[in-house]
Amino acid sequence: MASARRDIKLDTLQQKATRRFIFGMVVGDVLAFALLLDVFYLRPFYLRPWALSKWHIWLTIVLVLWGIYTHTWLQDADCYYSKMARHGCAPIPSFPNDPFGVWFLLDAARHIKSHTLLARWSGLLSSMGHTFRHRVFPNSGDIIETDEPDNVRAVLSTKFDDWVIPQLRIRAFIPVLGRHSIFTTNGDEWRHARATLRPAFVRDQVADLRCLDRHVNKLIAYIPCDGSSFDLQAMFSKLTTDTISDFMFGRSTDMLGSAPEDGLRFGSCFDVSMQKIANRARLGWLTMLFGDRELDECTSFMNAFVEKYIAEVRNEQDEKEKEDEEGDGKRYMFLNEFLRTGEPDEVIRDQLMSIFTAGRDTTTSVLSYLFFELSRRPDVVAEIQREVEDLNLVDAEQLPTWEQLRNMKYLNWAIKEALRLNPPVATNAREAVRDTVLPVGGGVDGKSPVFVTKGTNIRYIPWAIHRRKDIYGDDADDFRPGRWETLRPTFEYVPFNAGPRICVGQQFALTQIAFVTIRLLQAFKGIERKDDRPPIQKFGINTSMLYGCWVSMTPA
Ligand code: HEM
Repeated sequence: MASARRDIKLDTLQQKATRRFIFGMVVGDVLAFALLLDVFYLRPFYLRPWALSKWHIWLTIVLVLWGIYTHTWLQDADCYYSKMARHGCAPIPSFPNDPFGVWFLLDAARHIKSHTLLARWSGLLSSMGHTFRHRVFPNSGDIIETDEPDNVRAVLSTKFDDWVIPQLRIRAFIPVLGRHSIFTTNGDEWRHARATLRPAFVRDQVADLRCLDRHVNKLIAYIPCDGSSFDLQAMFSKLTTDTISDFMFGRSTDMLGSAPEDGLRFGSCFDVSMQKIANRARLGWLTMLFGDRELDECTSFMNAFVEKYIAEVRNEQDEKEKEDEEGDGKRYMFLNEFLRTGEPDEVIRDQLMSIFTAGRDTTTSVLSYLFFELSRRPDVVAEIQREVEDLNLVDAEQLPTWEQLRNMKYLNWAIKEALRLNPPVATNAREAVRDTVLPVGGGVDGKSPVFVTKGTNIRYIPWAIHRRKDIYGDDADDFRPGRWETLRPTFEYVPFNAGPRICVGQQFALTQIAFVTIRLLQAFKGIERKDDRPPIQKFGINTSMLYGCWVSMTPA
């Protein structure tokens, strides 16, 4: 790959080429107009009009259209460079020799196939100076790639109003999440969605450990005690499906128990839909031109499934209100609270689908990666087990409290480290709604600001930021929970995003991950790895472990 220095020179050359092109086009336009004059005004003086060839006329029309098009294009370029200079910005490297984004697309497709896309993009970023731009065929606009924490800060926080969720992602997600979802809205509609969802995640609800415990006990009963190997990732996926459905509807899908037929179908439809919308978001509008029957069938089944729950809970609520007014002694249930907001059923359905999407695979991903590392690191297991012992829980019936979970220093470091090396939302994107400036990435040294025109997409890559050796040290790729003793990163660590759109389920997820880890390490004294393949991360909407997490566990 070309060095950053060479790419920046390419960019400067491009400016020179633009100037030369302007000259060429001006000459071209003059010629075209001369031709026009010749055809329509001069020739009739000495030729009969019917003697003009059709070819002559068509050529003239094409030339004029070409002239108008290039004029507009060059004006845009000229305007871009003058605005860039006015803001004190410098050019950024571009993916070499790829004006239409064909090579970038092919390169990405090749690395998606070999499950090396994240490593490839991370490599490109470090070789091209941490911020570069490119195109992806057939989309016309520029995409900026970055793993600069300062740029992430601008996009997510200090210049939040300049950036929105990209239209491409919204169009890809709508078939599954609906048009009212917190993930498919911007501006006031998003603000409203967030304000409605936010109260559901206050601490008391987040810390319903009794509910969590019921599901973890089922997981423990599921784990073979005879030392045979099994895929923990598959089990964590069932666990999170059960816990998130219980949190939302007050009824679990019971994947770890006697899952009903429709619950199983919901799970498989959900998996199919997630993979399909990930591909749509990545491949762009081409995929959206064609219908997808499987996706349509899956989404209508899932909508009916969720609507059935909404109707059931609404009926129960009505009856309860007829019988008595209290209902306070009942366990918290997200849907109960949400129905009280008076939102239409369609909106409630879209938000429930969003919570399910946001909460299931992300948590599964972190738990699976954490246990993958634990199966290779008895020293880390021993350290966490020491902390669990220090809790002085009398027996398996006594649950740790929320405060105890928060205070388990080493366990929380291990979780942070798992989120650093495997952020489930490995890449994220935004679209500029007005001309704006990124603080760094321009110029030969990459320290100058970068001018960004309205409509440009930016992709920031937490996976790459979290592995930068100049931030986390030479051992950035190693799982070392102890590094968190002194680390206090801000935008160098963004597994949950940051700023006004930070993940609302962060505490819910962290509580769940910590609780499950404690319970499993109480019930089992050892975790042995049963697979020597590397932890390759498969990249859908969220990351997952390509080969699963194969382990065996020894009961305590
Ligand atoms: C370890 C687990 C999790 C990770 C790493 C994670 C990460 C993220 C990230 C990166 C975003 C920002 C998406 C964007 O703006 O493009 C986000 C948003 C969100 N997350 Fe999470 N999440 C996790 C778990 C959860 C859970 C368990 C829930 C709910 C039960 C949840 C609910 C949400 C919601 C509703 C948003 C949208 C916030 C908004 O746009 O205002 N997340 N999450």
